[in-house]
Formats: sequence, C-alpha cells, structure tokens
Amino acid sequence: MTTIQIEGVTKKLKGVFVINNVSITLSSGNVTGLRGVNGSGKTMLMRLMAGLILPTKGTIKIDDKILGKEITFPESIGILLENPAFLDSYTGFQNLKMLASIRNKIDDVQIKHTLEKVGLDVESHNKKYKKYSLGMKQRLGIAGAIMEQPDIVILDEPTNSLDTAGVELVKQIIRQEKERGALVVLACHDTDILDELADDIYYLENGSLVSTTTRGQTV
Ligand SMILES: Nc1ncnc2c1ncn2[C@@H]1O[C@H](COP(=O)(O)OP(=O)(O)OP(=O)(O)O)[C@@H](O)[C@H]1O
Repeated sequence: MTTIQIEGVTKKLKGVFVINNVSITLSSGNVTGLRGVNGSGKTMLMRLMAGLILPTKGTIKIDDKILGKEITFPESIGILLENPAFLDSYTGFQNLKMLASIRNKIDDVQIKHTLEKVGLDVESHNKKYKKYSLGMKQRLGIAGAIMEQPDIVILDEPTNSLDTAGVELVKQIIRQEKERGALVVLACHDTDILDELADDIYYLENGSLVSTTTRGQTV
C-alpha cells in the first residue's frame, strides 16, 4: 500500500503561486485525475509529487516519509512528463535499457515485453529515436514509465499525439496499472478519458484546488 499525502503545499516560482495551498491524499489501486486549463498547475503538482521540485510551503509525504527531507525521491516511481529526455542516436530499446540500468531491476526480455505492450513492434525497437514519429515517442515515454512496474505511475497527458488505437491502448494500460495495485496519477485534457478512468478527479485553477469529483460525485 502506497500513499502520497500532500499537505498544505504551495509552490512559488518567480514570485508567482503556481500551486497554492493544495492538500490531497492519494493511495494505491486508484487512478487520481488532474483536470484544469493550460497553466493551471497540473504538471507542477506532478513534479512536486515526484520530488523533482520542492514545495515553498507545506509537505509531501510518500508512505509517511517527507520528500526532500527523509527521502529525496519516491522509491518506486515511473513518470511520463512532456518531452521525455531520450537520446536521438539511441534506438527505442537502447533508450529504455539505459533508463533501466539506473535501478537494474528488469532485464532485456522485460524491456522488450513493455515495448510490445505499448504497441512498438520489433522493427521499431531497433529504430533510432530521431526516426520515431510523435506517437512512437509518446509510446516509448509510456513504456519508460511502466516498465519497472513501479508503485507510483505519473502520466502527464499520456494520450498526446496518439491515434485512436493508441488512445485505447493507453486506457487499457492505465486500467492494468490500477489493477496491479499501482497508485496512478493522470493529467489529461480529454474529460471523457478522465471520467472513464479516474476514481477521483481534482480540478485546479491558477494553482488552487477548486473542486473534487469522487467516483462521479462532485464536492
Ligand atoms: N520554470 C518555470 N518558471 C516559472 N513559472 C513556471 C515555470 N514552469 C511553469 N511555470 C508556470 O507554472 C504554472 C503552472 O504550469 P503547469 O505546467 O503546471 O500547468 P499545466 O496545468 O500542466 O498546463 P498544461 O495543460 O499546459 O500542461 C503556469 O502559470 C506556468 O507559467
């Protein structure tokens, strides 16, 4: 059981409140949706949860351990953020292998299995990243986030650049991640996808939490 407790978190950047006094608790086996217009703070909140930036005020605890104090990063996390930092001259497989070498938890077979799971065929495993289409790049980013079966899966706009079949595949992957017990955080502009997949949806406006929908009920 994994929990993320966000307690009174504020993030100020260049004098602007990009996150303003947000408190929410997320737990494993749930998909938590983040909704809001461009610039409302969804990506910032995800970066805070991942320990990539630290709050100006408030605390974020992963399983009761304070991020930035007791732990630097969540122990088991996979993240898809906009513009993943993959290497152009490496193939899709080589990029994931390099990423996997950080933790050394999975082998080549598991990497290949994940590539297939996101719809990248054997030919594309061995294609250089710079030759990838936008949709292929997005699929590789999703593969990178889920390949180690982490406790926490953070997906920022995972359906970007994907065709209809790709969107369906991502929806299926998110359901599978939830079923295996992951704590999934999903930011998505497509409200239908959020309504379909998320157990709780938090609506952000100018960095503040303005409403919450829990399994269809808005408060
Ligand atoms: N490096 C930065 N320095 C200062 N402000 C920033 C920085 N990065 C983002 N911001 C600001 O933080 C706010 C929240 O941005 P964020 O990217 O979290 O929004 P978002 O909800 O994810 O938007 P989108 O839907 O466009 O992805 C915006 O006002 C943005 O201008």
